[in-house]
Amino acid sequence: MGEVDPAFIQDPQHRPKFSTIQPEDIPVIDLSPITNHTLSDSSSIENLVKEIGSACKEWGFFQVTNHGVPLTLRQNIEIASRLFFAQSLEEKRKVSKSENNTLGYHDTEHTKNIRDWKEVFDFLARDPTFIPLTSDEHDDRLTQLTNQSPEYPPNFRVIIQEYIQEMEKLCFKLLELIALSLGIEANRFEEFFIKNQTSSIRLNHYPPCPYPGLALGVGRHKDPGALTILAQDEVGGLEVKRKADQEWIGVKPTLDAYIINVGDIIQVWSNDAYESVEHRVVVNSEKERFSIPFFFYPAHETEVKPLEELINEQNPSKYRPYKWGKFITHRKNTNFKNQNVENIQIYHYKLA
Ligand SMILES: O=C(O)CCC(=O)C(=O)O
Ligand SMILES: [Fe+2]
Repeated sequence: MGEVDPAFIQDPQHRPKFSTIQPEDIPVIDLSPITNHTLSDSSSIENLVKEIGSACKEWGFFQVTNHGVPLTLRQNIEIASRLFFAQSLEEKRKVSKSENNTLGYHDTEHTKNIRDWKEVFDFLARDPTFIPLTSDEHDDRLTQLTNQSPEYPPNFRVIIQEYIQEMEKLCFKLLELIALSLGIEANRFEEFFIKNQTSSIRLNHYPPCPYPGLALGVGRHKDPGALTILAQDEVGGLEVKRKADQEWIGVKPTLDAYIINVGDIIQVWSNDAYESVEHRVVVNSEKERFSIPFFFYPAHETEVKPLEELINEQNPSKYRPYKWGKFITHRKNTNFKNQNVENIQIYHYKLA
């Protein structure tokens, strides 16, 4: 990455403040009532559902502990990620994203048209995955996406696949809890993911940055999918916009916990009962940072709209329906260059 390259410079109002805001911890939720079936009774599950409901409503972000994902799998993928990024740019570019293949290594992603101070490796949960070829709603053609596998570190593909399986299991459990907290059937969301889900995992590496007051690792954004499960290392840098006062709050690294955030799709399904929350990543001049988000995305043909059970005359639908595949194709096509126009956002589907 270059020295002071203007592509990375945030507008003054979006630069990190490194200020004195007291970090208030986002909620930490103990999932043992569902991971430890023999011990749990219905009242502990009811309490858990309530906790999840208030965390989704008040924060849109929370951490989970006792989540059932084996620590060794997380350690394996964290080590693999470090080994992969420690290679020369030339090696990493052997598995570069290209015009025809959006998976693999890249370091030029833009968020809101400003370049992010990061390099990433993207990998699909389903190989192959089908998404629309173009975002034109009249164009029915699909494109097939497939994974790239680096030669180094060895077993990269197996390590990442084992980890993805655990992420999916956790997502299904969390979606059940979220459904219950909205007062609907526990398995209400399952159908959107059983066939043709478009989920993916990303390895993020944020190198030390010589001007951390001007650039961001990832600019402010909301995640477009249903849920994100994030593993962050001990360095810290993720900030969440607190709903109560719109201040940026740092998310303290917690050993072996996962950070969960509600994405735009849950916002729409719940008809705004739960909202996706803006977040960003600040970088620092000394330490590199690694993180691994898993993005839980439904099948491309999913029509996203508020659930019928949650709308009525008093609470009419707040969104026009949209096709998930078209949305994500539009996003993918606009994330890699400065376009001087805003790319697609969920509020574009909001009914007045
Ligand atoms: O690295 C992080 O902590 C968050 C990354 C993120 O928000 C994203 O990739 O969508
Ligand atoms: Fe994100």
